[in-house]
Amino acid sequence: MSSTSRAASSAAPAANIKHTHHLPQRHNPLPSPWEYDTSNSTEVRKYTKTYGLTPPAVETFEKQLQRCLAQLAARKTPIEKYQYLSVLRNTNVHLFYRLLAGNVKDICPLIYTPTVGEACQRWSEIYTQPEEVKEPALQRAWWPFGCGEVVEKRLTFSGLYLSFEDRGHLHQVIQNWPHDVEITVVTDGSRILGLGDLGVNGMGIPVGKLSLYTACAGIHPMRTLPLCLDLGTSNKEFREDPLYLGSRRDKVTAEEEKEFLDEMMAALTERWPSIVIQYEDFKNPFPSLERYQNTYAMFNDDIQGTGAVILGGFINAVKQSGVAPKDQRAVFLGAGSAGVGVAKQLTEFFMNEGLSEEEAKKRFWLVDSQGLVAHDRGKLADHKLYFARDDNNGQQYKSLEEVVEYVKPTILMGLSTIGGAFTPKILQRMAEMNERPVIFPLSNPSSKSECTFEEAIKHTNGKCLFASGSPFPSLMHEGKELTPGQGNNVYVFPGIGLGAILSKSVSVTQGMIYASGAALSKSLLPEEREENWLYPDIRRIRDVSVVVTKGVIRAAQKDGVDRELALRNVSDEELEEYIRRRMYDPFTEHEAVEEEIRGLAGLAISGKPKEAQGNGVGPDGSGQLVGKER
Ligand SMILES: NC(=O)c1ccc[n+]([C@@H]2O[C@H](COP(=O)([O-])OP(=O)(O)OC[C@H]3O[C@@H](n4cnc5c(N)ncnc54)[C@H](O)[C@@H]3O)[C@@H](O)[C@H]2O)c1
Ligand SMILES: O=C(O)C[C@H](O)C(=O)O
Ligand SMILES: [Mg+2]
Repeated sequence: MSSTSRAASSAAPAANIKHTHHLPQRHNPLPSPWEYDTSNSTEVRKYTKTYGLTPPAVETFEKQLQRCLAQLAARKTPIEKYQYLSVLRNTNVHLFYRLLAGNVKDICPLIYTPTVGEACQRWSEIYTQPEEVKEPALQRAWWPFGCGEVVEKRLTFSGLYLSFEDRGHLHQVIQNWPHDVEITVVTDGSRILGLGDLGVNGMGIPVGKLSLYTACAGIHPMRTLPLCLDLGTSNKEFREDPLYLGSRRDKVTAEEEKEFLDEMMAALTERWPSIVIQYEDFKNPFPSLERYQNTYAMFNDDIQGTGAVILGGFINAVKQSGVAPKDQRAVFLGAGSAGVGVAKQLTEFFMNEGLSEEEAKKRFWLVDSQGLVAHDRGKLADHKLYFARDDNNGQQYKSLEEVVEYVKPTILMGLSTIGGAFTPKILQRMAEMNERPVIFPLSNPSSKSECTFEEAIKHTNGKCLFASGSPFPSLMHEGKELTPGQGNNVYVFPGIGLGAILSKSVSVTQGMIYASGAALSKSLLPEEREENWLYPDIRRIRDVSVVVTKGVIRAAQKDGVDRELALRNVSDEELEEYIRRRMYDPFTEHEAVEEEIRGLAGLAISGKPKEAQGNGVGPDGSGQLVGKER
């Protein structure tokens, strides 16, 4: 059945709902291990029989965060900090997200790119065990969940593994996951960042991305499923590593992978019919995107999320460069899933700006490991055909330098996994040829970035409009502080996922993807625009995600794939308010649980310390992040 007919079959006359409190409310999932939290009141500790199991002091959130920050600072290397944060997330999830809320700029690089790259490379070495809540929680019978049901399974795991050997039984393995799921991020580990095939060590990526779903878009942590497929690995070193935790077979064939994914998609949606499925870091993701995108609520982050996030920054860069779309000339180093995804998205933008499809696509010159992608070069992979040039007059351009001389680009994008590929000479040429060259070295992690922010500024004499995939620090140039943009899909995938969940979309359409990038481009504050920023401050990511989510929901409605029909008739302001109210908030969530227990215990309501709430999410649950500085 097509996605449109699935949507239509659930259609009913849309209610004209004026008040957001009439809208469907979240079925609050089980709060995870808050019960050993040092901010719990003495009465609640006594009632839940955890009294004496934590130190006597009843702490404010602020005190807890002080300790966490000190412990984090005491860890010397990024990987030690990553490990500390993993343990914290798995033992006190609300505290972890409270910490992240007020420190997103500093902590993101530790749980996501670049540190997650090293964590994946060393996953077999640093792995400890499935993280679990302490045993007594399993026996307690007081916990009412949903309609009075007692929850027995209280374990939290880092993620679910599905192995090739499990084919034919994926449904049963999936049944082992102890929670209801709204969204999953799935990888086969075959292209982890720019680090190659890391097999099951790639689990760090779904874990990291889903942490950001929670931190940035407020999807409840217990409703997320990190999923890693063990389909073998082409990484010989790993296969021979005695500590490697996956199967030692070579990567399965494309046909075997297709059959496996067919079974997995069916099994996931059978258990959780509304699940949103994000594909991540597959070596060759094009066939599965084409195969599933109209049938399931799925998208590929590396093709589509990257396309959208670069669209968002690019719209702002084009305005600042002063060069009309028809005169833009974009050279892309890298013609893989990300390169082609971004070029396709920008083509759509150029078409919206008045160019024909043919004119728009001719603005791009893609370069891969063999040189300029041209029809007369020899056989090309299917995904490269669309952008292959036919105007190179038989000449083959092998190096990036040659292509730059030939094309005289206004834009240089890097999605090649080749660290340092934008050499000083190339950067200097870009500055000689352009008033404001657009330089986007987007490969991750930092070691694979085609150039650093410092190099780009130095060799273009501060003229470039810059965004990188991994974060770089600000720097001083001619007495002015310059802040690099981070063109990373973290600005959009949380909003794409939340938008699909809240609208109950049957599929994730191209319109929804485009809308996420377009909404992102509009999310900058006037002060950020004045500073010529291309992306908003990452510390405002929750606000940005609300804007992106709203754009995605509206696009789902326009495309007729939404099933939450009540949302069609609310105003934009009401929709924003609704999105915020549906977002998990680690401050109020914790308090709501305590209030519920107090209610059960017949205790007077409240008494929780509130003063620390300004550290992160607003006391009104607005999701407003409070940063120390802009
Ligand atoms: N910033 C972001 O949000 C973001 C999103 C997705 C991917 N990425 C990064 O982009 C990079 C590429 O990802 P992908 O999914 O497209 O990978 P991919 O493996 O599909 O593509 C890599 C491309 O680079 C080309 N390449 C390899 N060596 C080259 C060389 N020496 N010269 C020129 N081209 C060369 C390959 O031919 C291929 O076309 C990764 O580092 C990834 O981390 C960044
Ligand atoms: O993971 C990231 O930081 C972005 C992107 O999905 C990538 O594969 O590099
Ligand atoms: Mg990725």
